[in-house]
This record gives sequence, structure tokens and C-alpha cells, in this order.
Amino acid sequence: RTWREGEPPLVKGCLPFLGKAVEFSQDALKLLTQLQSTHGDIFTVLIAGRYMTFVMNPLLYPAVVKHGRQLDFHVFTDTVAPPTFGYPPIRSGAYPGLPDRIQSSFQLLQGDQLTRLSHSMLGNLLATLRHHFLGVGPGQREAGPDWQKVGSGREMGLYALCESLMFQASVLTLYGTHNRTHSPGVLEELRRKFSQFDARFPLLVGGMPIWLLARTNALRGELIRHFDPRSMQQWDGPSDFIRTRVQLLNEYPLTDVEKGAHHFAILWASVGNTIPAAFWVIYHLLAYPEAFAAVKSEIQEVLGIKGEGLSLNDDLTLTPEDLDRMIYLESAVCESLRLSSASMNVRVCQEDFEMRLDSQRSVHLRKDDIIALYPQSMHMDPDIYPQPEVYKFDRFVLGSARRSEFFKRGQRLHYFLMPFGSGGSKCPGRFFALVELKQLVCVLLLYCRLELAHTHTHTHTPPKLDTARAGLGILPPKTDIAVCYALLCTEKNEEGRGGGQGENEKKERGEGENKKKEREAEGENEIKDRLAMKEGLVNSPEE
Ligand code: HEM
Repeated sequence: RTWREGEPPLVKGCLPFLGKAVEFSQDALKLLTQLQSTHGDIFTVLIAGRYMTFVMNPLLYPAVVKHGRQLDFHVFTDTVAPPTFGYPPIRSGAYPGLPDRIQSSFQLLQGDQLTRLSHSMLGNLLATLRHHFLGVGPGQREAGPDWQKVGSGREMGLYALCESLMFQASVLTLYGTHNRTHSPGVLEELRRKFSQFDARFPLLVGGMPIWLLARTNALRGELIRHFDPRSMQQWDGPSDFIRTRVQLLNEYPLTDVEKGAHHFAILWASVGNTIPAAFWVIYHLLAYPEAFAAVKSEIQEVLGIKGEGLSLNDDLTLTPEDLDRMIYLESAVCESLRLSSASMNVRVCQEDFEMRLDSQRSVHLRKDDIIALYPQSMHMDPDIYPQPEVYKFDRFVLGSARRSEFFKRGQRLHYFLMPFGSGGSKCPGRFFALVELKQLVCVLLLYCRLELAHTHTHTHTPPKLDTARAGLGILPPKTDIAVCYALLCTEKNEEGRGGGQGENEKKERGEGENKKKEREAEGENEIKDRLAMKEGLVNSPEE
């Protein structure tokens, strides 16, 4: 291929076919930043046989997003997802109407259904916490045998802790309970298999045929079997989202394995990014005491909880309005997503056309080329985020409100935080993901005492991002990091404080709850305004 007048600069590298594939897989952000400094805001690179045009300046992102017709997202996913998860491409014409109906099913992750999902997720997070870490099974109210052990503190990897909690609570919320998976041992087994499959995920997405990875192929088969039609009948109380998808897939001539593979793909989508995101959100709060203190006191203030926190016997209610009032919590979550997300937004050019970038510039693009945005470069741009490598929990707060205006070269950005993609390919689970992450913080901070095992401050070296997954979403840490954890308030502690004090605390809590109700009544309009603003964070206004 040779460069033509009007096209973006072309970088072919020295290696035939591979082009810049090696550098890209080693450190995509570094390569793209170097190319940007030489070739400017937009350039085309040969990567493993594909010509990929990167638009690096976030002020130009709207130009790409608005060309949804010429720049199609699903052509790409329909090439990558089917061989990775094991179902046939759905846009081949063999399944008329299926792609649109699948898109419609994503509505069930939002709106009113989101409230139901959130309610169920919180219950499952608490049940999982009680069961696995504190020795109390779902539905049980009494302390189990591990109570004392936990009361005196335990140590484990923070990633392992987040993975276990988020995986189990997410599976229970989306798929329901399974007569065999009632036993947490079975869910744990499912998680282990999932995590082994996930370790090979970058290779599969990179195009390696699964038959070359015999163990991964076998694992995928086992994972799919958990979700084939016969197994799905044994899941009790699935979410409306999963129930609808089961009915939908049954209407099409798919084999049982192919149906199971679709459900398995949703499992990956729902936890593959949420688990590493949970790790970074909690890690940053533990590493930065001022962030921890501000977020915890905000949570307690909004929920009207006095004292250290809650005991296991206390239940927790978190309405969407409660979460919405927690602007420091939301900012802390966004800041962790900014620092850890490295998803690539990919589109396939459907025809030769001229894409207008701004009032002065346009470029020629060729049919079948890939157009990509790499928002990690925006997230780490010092012009937009001063000291971009530093964690600042309140970066997304301005005064006493959410901050939703960010600028580059003095111009306001339409897109400033893009962990969830953009335009037509935007993650349909983004609202649920934010709720899950906030709920996890509330649960851990209110019920547990958590500390990094080896230091109490951020002066230690933070874990590095595992760049092997660059382009695929939230990057996990290269290594896990140990945390000590214990219950904040054990029954024993409460007794120790004496009945009178316990009564006072209950009274104070009651007063706090009354205050909360008064605020709820007063603030409804204010909440609506804030919700509208929050939409700016997860959904750009023009979409
Ligand atoms: C922090 C958590 C999450 C992050 C960062 C994230 C990010 C993303 C991104 C970037 C995409 C677009 C992929 C692309 O452009 O190629 C995507 C797609 C998707 N996500 Fe998420 N996601 C998260 C959580 C969730 C959750 C909790 C669910 C569901 C319960 C979910 C369901 C999906 C689905 C179904 C798609 C495919 C959409 C389509 O094919 O049109 N995600 N996600």
C-alpha cells in the first residue's frame, strides 16, 4: 500500500505484514504517543496485516463518533467475539433480527431495571461478604465459626478479595442461584475456571485460534456448559436481562452449546472489567488516607450512620439517590477508572469517504480500514489532567458539585473520560458497573477494617498496570497486593461498649436516618439536576 494525497500519514514499520505489531503489543500507549509527536493528531499504522488509523486528539473524537454509519463498530465485534466465546457470527444473515433484538435486550441493564439490579446486587454483595469472609451464609443472621478469626484480622490479596466478591455477587445478581451453585464452593470453582480462561483472553482476541490452546479450549467448554439450556433451567431467579436473552436465543436455530456461549460472553462482559476496576478503586482509597477519610465520611453522612460503621447484623439500604449524593465517592471511582482504563474504541470503515475533522481539516479514509480511538492517551494528557500520573480522588469535584467540564488547548471537551467506550459501541452495562463499584466501596468501608498489609501510606511503590491487556479495557495490576481485613464492629465489640452506649448509638443512627428522609424530601429536584449532569460523565450530551 502506498500513501495517497489527502490520507493520514502512513507508518508501515520495517517488518512486512507485522508492521508495528511488536511495539504495539509491548506498550501501545508509548508507541502511539511517539507516533503522535512525529505525525500529528491522526495517522495510519500497519499492525499485523491491518491498517489502523488512530485519531489521537480528543477534540476530534466527536468527528469519529458522529460518523456511525460509515464507521461501524459491530463488524469488528462480530469478527472478534464469536471465535473468542464460541458462537457463530450473528450478523451473517443466518439469524434475521437477532442483532437488533440483542441490542434491545441491553435496555434491561438501565432505567427501572437498573434499580432492581442494584437492589439485588447489594443484597448479594452483603450475602457474599457474610458467607465467604465472615462465615455467615446467605439468609443466616448469626455469626459463623470464622467470626472470631476475622475479628482478629486476616490477610489476603486485594485483587483476590475483589475478584471473589464481585464475581460471586455479579453471577448471583444476573443469573440467579443454581441448585448446585447454592454452595459457594461451586461458584468459587466457576470463578477459578473463569479466571484461567480470562488469562488467555488477550491471545484469543488477538486472533489466536482456540484449538492451539488446548487447556483454554477445554475450560471454555466447561464454562459454557454452566449456561447451556439445560443448566439455565436450574438457575433460580435470574435477572430480567438474562431471562429475556434465554427466551430470545431459544427462538433461533442455535445449538445448545452456542446458546451457552452467548450467556458465557455476557458473563465475561459483566465481570471482566468490573473486577480490575474494583481492585483499583479500593486500592487507591487504601493507599491515600485523605481520600479514604473523605469518602467514608461522605458515605456515613449521606446514610446517616454514626460511629465506626456497621455490624454484620445491620442491613444496608442504598437508594440510587443516596449513591447520587456521594460526589466524592463518584469522583474517586472515576479517578481510578481514568488511571487504569486502556480500552480501544474500534470502528471499521464501510466505504471510501472523506471524514471532516474540524472546520479546517478532513482526511480520506479507505473501505475496510480500522479507525481507532485510544482514550488512555487522553486520560494521561497533562493539558487536560494536570499531573496525570497522580491519583487525586477529588479531580471530578468542583466546589460542592460534580466537575463535568474539562478543556484541551482552551477548548471544552465533549469526551474527557471514556472507560466505557463511545457512540454506538458504548458499554450498555456502564450504569450498573458504576453502581456495583460504589456499592462495593460502601460495603467494604462500612463493614470492614481494611488496610494495606505493608504500609499505611502511598509512599510505597504502587502496583504496576499489566499492559498485556492494553486495548481491552481496565488493566489489572501486574501483581496482587496484600491487605489486612477484619470486621469493624463485631458483636463482641458492641457488648464491650455496654448496653447504654449501644442504645445511644441506635438512637443517633435513628436520628441520622430521619435527617436522611428529610433531605430526600427536600432534594428531589436537586437530584434530578445532578442526575442530568452525571449523565455527562457516562454519556456524552450529543449521543
Ligand atoms: C468497569 C466496568 C466496565 C467497563 C470499564 C466496561 C467497558 C466496556 C467497553 C469499553 C465496551 C465496548 C467495547 C468496545 O468498544 O469494543 C463494553 C461493551 C459491553 N459491556 Fe461493558 N464494561 C464494564 C462493565 C459492564 C457490565 C457490568 C456489563 C453487564 C452487566 C457490561 C456489558 C457489556 C456488553 C454486553 C457490551 C457489548 C455491547 C455491544 O456488543 O454492543 N459491561 N464494555
